[in-house]
Amino acid sequence: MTTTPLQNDRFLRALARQPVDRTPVWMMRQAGRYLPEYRASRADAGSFMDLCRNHDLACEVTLQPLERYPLDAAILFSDILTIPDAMGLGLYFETGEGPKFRKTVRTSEEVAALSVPDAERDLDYVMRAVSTIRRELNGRMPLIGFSGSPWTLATYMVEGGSSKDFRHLKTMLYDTPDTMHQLLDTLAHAVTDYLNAQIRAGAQAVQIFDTWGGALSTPAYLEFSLRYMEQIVSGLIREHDGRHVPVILFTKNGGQWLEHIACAGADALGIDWSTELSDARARVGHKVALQGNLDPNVLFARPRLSAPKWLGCWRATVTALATCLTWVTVSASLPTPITSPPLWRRCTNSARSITAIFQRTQTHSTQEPIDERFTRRPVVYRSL
Ligand SMILES: Cc1c2[nH]c(c1CCC(=O)O)Cc1[nH]c(c(CCC(=O)O)c1C)Cc1[nH]c(c(CCC(=O)O)c1C)Cc1[nH]c(c(C)c1CCC(=O)O)C2
Repeated sequence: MTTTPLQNDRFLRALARQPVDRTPVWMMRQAGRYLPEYRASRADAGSFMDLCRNHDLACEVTLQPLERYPLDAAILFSDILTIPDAMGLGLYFETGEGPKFRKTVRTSEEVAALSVPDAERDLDYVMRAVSTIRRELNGRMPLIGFSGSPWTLATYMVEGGSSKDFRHLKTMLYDTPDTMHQLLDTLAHAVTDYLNAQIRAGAQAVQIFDTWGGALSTPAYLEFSLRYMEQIVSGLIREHDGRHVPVILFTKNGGQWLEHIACAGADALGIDWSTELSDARARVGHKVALQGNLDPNVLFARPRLSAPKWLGCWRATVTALATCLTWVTVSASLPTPITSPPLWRRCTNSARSITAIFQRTQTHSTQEPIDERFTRRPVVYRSL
């Protein structure tokens, strides 16, 4: 891959804890069902997985939010469950019910029968999407690649889909910990190979989503989740195309373990809204960059209600020497599917809130140069 100079490197600078002119922004699920153009592409593809498997359409939907919002990074359009799918478990999505697998993995025989997919061959559609997106971005901003953590992938593989109490998984953990370790070790190898293939294909930063690590006790988190993320981080390519490739670890509801997570070798930690940025900074020192902390539901509030919360984040960010990256998880808050007028209105309100947040932030951070992208009202809001 030839290196095109980056026109916007705020995100990578923040991850390297270098000064930035303003806090970079990207959103989890920045491409998704809240966008009418996403729903049109998904309809063209046929299903969510068909959309992921078509590299041109996956590229198209990755770029869609960048046309609407002043974002500082693109995130690969794919899913964390592509690895278990490539292991032969048969991923499918049932409307309104989330992901499901045709086969589950619950016994030591089933765990032993799993093999690590060849990322370049079995997940070639992901790598093709990464290189297509990089080509189309043409240096506009960096591209984030991602994977689920071994623990989080295991929750879906053992339970066969989403779960409230992780009964089968936790039974395996307490009853046959060796089988659990064998499964997690296989997954850690698979995730390492998968992320390295994404980096070789052009991902400029990678994030590991440990969505369900927070469901564990402290000793179990350290033994069954963090340990395997650490193993992955130590096996990742950290230098590619003449640039450092930063790694971000995010354990949802993992605020109590930040000191431990900060020692896992990653460049940055994602935190959710239950942890204050200033507390997080005080606890991890300057070992890592921080991103996140905004409750996605703030986007449903009227702009003047949203602004103070955002400003709180902003002040903490500035105090933290502009080394924090704002990552807004909108996924959980997006209504599905968006068809009825009230839902449309909520969506429009979210969009307005985003604009207002940006404008207020700009107004109140007087040292910052005014960025005209934040003061202009994007055309898209008028058409919504
Ligand atoms: C747990 C998890 C999954 N997927 C993911 C996680 C970890 C993050 C988190 O904590 O939420 C990560 C993910 N999923 C998706 C992305 C794409 C990149 C982006 O953020 O824009 C990313 C980074 C697309 C997607 N992944 C999914 C969609 C919705 C598909 C559709 O209906 O069009 C998208 C855009 C499907 C998915 N995939 C998954 C679930 C639970 C669901 C169903 C959720 C729902 O129905 O809203 C598994």
